[in-house]
Amino acid sequence: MVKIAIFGVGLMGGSLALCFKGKPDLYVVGHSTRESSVRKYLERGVVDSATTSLREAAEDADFIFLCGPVGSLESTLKQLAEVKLKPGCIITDVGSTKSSVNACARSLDLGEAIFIGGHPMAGSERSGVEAASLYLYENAFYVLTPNGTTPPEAVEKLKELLVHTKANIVIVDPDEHDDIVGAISHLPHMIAVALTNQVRRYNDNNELYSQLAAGGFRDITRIASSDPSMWRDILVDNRDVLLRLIEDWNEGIEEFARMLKAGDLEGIGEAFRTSGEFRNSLPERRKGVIHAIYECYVDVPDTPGVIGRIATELGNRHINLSNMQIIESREDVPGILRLSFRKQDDLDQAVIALGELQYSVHF
Ligand SMILES: NC(=O)c1ccc[n+]([C@@H]2O[C@H](COP(=O)([O-])OP(=O)(O)OC[C@H]3O[C@@H](n4cnc5c(N)ncnc54)[C@H](O)[C@@H]3O)[C@@H](O)[C@H]2O)c1
Ligand SMILES: O=C(O)C(=O)C[C@]1(C(=O)O)C=C[C@@H](O)C=C1
Repeated sequence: MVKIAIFGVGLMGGSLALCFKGKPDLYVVGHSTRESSVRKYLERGVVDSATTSLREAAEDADFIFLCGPVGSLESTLKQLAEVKLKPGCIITDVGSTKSSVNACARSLDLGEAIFIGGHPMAGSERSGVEAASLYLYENAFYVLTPNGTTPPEAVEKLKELLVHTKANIVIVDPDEHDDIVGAISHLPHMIAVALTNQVRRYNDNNELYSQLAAGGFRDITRIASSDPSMWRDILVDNRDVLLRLIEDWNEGIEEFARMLKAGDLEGIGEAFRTSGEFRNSLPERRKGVIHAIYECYVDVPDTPGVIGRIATELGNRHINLSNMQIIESREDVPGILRLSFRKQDDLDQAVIALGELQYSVHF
């Protein structure tokens, strides 16, 4: 039996646990320092067993996944260095930054255990085991950051286990990872939060701001609802990269200000053209390299029960809907419903069904 210990069974750890649990020869143990969390993991059935004892979870584990906040990783690694781990045990993490955790692991004597940094490029603004999903990692990129001293067979062993996540594994240098992920994930989170707070301040004096906020504002600010303590840790850990990126961001915004002052229609148009070209070249139906979501938009009349009817019709046809969201600008006008699916096939079938039901569908 291969024993997998998961430290911190939240959104990421719980989703990993769901991918491994019940698979032949795999046994999943969850760890939390809190008794109440251990009970929750067991009640929700995401792990085979759970414990508050770090030693009990770790000592005969073949794989250890550190799935706590970035700020907890070094301390957990140090505690693991005090335990006699199984020879060949692979310790990995899912933290959103990679340089500091790699440096910490290299500075510790982990015996015959091997550390390989990891970062699945999938997630959401939700957190906790309640948000965990068997499908979170499907089709997502999953970064591993071994270094020159990591035995290649250990990387292969971890990759073999991660097959259960259905993610695409990519090997990236830790510093390069932090530069790239700083730009495509950490900076966007800061921008979303700053923008949301800017509008929140205007809204304090005039609630029309939030009432009129439609698709554009909602799309760009979804991640402003992310977990504050998780993001504090990430941003502070990647501080140097982010300070550089903020300088570049300020330059981009300054350039807009310059073009507006000069009435530079061509320059503004060119900025939208180049951004549109790049945005449209991102892998089809994926949010960046984040997670595979297949989506369509449906015009819905403002009549009672219409949303329930659409959900029921799709359910009757065994089409699996993963999410539905109403995007409306005013209460009294027809709205738009965003339907999300995990599989292309479900989306295709939904489009056919909605067409038959005379709904207008857009992408
Ligand atoms: N949420 C995302 O979109 C996302 C995506 C990729 C990677 N990550 C990374 O994954 C990790 C976990 O994020 P999540 O979204 O699953 O968060 P989460 O809040 O859902 O889960 C975190 C888990 O860690 C435990 N925990 C909290 N404080 C701890 C501590 N001091 N020591 C040990 N465990 C502790 C919590 O009890 C919980 O089980 C973070 O390092 C984050 O940077 C998150
Ligand atoms: O989709 C989201 O909500 C996320 O925030 C996921 C996201 C990101 O894309 O920024 C967040 C943090 C990660 O480390 C990786 C992925």
